[in-house]
Amino acid sequence: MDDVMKVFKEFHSMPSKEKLNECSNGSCKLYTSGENHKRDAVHYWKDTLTHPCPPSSPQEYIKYWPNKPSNYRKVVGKYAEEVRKLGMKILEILCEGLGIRREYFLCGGLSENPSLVVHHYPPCPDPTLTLGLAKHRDPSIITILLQDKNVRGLQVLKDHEWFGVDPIPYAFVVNIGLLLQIISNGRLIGAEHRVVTNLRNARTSVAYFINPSNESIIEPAKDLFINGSTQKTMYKSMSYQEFRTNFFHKGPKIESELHN
Ligand SMILES: O=C(O)CCC(=O)C(=O)O
Ligand SMILES: [Fe+2]
Repeated sequence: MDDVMKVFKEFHSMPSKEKLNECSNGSCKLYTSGENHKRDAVHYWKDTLTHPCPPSSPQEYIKYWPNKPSNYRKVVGKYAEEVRKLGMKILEILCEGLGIRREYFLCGGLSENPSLVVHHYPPCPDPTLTLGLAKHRDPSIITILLQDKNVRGLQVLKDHEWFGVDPIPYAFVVNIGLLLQIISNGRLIGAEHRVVTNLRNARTSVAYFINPSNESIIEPAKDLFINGSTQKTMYKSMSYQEFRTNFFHKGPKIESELHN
């Protein structure tokens, strides 16, 4: 965990030109504020590096990842492998709790398209004027988040109040994503969260999003409705591609369109 955090901090401390150079192949993205910077009316105090890390063909993708710092691919490759194992274990346990097949997320491409999202929030001269990241639920199945050990920033909304999620060294924060909210038919609800900035310290966080392949169908799991259940399906069925395109254009506003 320390090694991967060090590599990402080193990456984000390189000059912008050099960082961009490492991300010039289309598979790897580097952006300021959000992915849709040009169109977004509000901008946030962060830079983000993101790239896919599909478990079935890592070698095919690793060659598109940054090659600087020189140990990036080795350290991040190992991290992605380990965090994937943890994520799949957590999903198995959640399935058991929901009463659906343990291997549900191994089917239909539901966990085939994970990505790493590495945020860098520089110190902000006036934290009252901007956020690092606005209120949202993650557009993933689950997210496994590694926080900077020494810098606060993440907050979660509970009963209309924001609470700090202070970092616990060597612990992850696990978020239920909107896709799991749909698949569980609303039995699991994603927590709304945001990131605030601070005056003094840069903060780095590493989110591993477990995401489906584009063709995967996202809908309440059929297993929930067997055995004479009278429960109604609360969410529409759609492809992940459709969900993603919608989320890209509308952000958290799409939540109201997900219901039946
Ligand atoms: O920086 C953080 O702690 C949170 C990042 C986050 O919420 C996200 O990437 O969706
Ligand atoms: Fe998030």
